Amino acid sequence: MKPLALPAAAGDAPAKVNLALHVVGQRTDGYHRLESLVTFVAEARDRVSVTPGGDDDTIVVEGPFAASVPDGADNILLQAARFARARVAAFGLALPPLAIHLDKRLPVAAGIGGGSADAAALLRIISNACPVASAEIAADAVTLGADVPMCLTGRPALVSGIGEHVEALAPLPDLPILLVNPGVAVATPAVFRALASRDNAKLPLLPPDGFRDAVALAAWLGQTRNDLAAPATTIAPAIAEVTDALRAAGALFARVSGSGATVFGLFADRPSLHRARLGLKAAYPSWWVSDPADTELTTA
Ligand SMILES: C[C@@](CO)(OP(=O)(O)O)[C@H](O)COP(=O)(O)OP(=O)(O)OC[C@H]1O[C@@H](n2ccc(N)nc2=O)[C@H](O)[C@@H]1O
Ligand SMILES: Nc1ncnc2c1ncn2[C@@H]1O[C@H](COP(=O)(O)OP(=O)(O)O)[C@@H](O)[C@H]1O
Repeated sequence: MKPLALPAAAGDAPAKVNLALHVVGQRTDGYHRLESLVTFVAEARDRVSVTPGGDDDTIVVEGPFAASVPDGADNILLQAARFARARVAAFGLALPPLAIHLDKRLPVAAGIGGGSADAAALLRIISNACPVASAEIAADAVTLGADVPMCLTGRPALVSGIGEHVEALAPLPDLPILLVNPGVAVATPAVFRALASRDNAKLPLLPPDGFRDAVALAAWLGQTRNDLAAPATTIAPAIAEVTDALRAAGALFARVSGSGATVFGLFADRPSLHRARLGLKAAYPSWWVSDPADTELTTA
């Protein structure tokens, strides 16, 4: 096999937010059919760096949430490297062993797809180096995790199936979104298991001309649900407290993302988001609050 030329590279892994999430059925293998409007918060992110070399894939994890992440074979980044190596090999190319560095800045098991975003960042780097394999990498990415295809697209999207159908949307207006996590890790499978109903109404149609601004989006979100909110809140009651605190701090709209426990607050403008951020940090010092000024990322 011909070695694949992979330059040292780094990429951001932004947080995914399920603005709305309807559970509309269940497959025979137990996975749930979803309809979700998702977006990404660029200022809340991990960073993945890759250098080719060594005898085997390795991973080093640093950053504020490093202690919550497995740094061995259970890390989704090592699984993503193996996954990509097989896809690249199908084209007669050998992906070299990778030294992976993860700057873990997103809370873990938090409903904002941190692991999936990390995997997607690595897959983007490999796809850029091996464009011929990129379509196959994207087509199979759901086997790494249901959130990986949407994170690979990395743009506002309507997601369906179990996460494998991703319809990219025209850019949403600038959305001042604050993410707040109360420091409780929530296991996604437990939340799905605790669902009372698996066959709920579909997402309403999106307005044909998109959303003019955050106010218009908040009005549309008012007609939607996160069907995982109730079971997630039973498991992590702090979700209700965070949601109330964001509303009291002036959010136009606040709702848990995915299976929680991160709650997003949608604000009318950046000044109101900043005021809320400072107020929440002062009132709840143990909560993680996303920081638009958080640009100091370590590099490998
Ligand atoms: C709920 C969502 C919404 O975007 O996000 P998170 O809260 O995890 O961020 C996703 O569907 C999660 O995606 P992800 O965390 O990648 O899921 P996976 O690793 O594939 O699956 C973890 C477990 O969740 C359940 N699961 C996941 C996705 C889905 N459509 N139906 C399911 O029932 C299954 O029990 C599965 O074993
Ligand atoms: N790179 C990674 N980042 C975060 N979690 C990871 C990673 N690799 C493996 N995991 C495991 O994946 C699980 C889900 O984490 P995460 O993707 O942050 O949450 P969620 O599915 O709620 O969006 C965690 O329990 C963690 O042990």
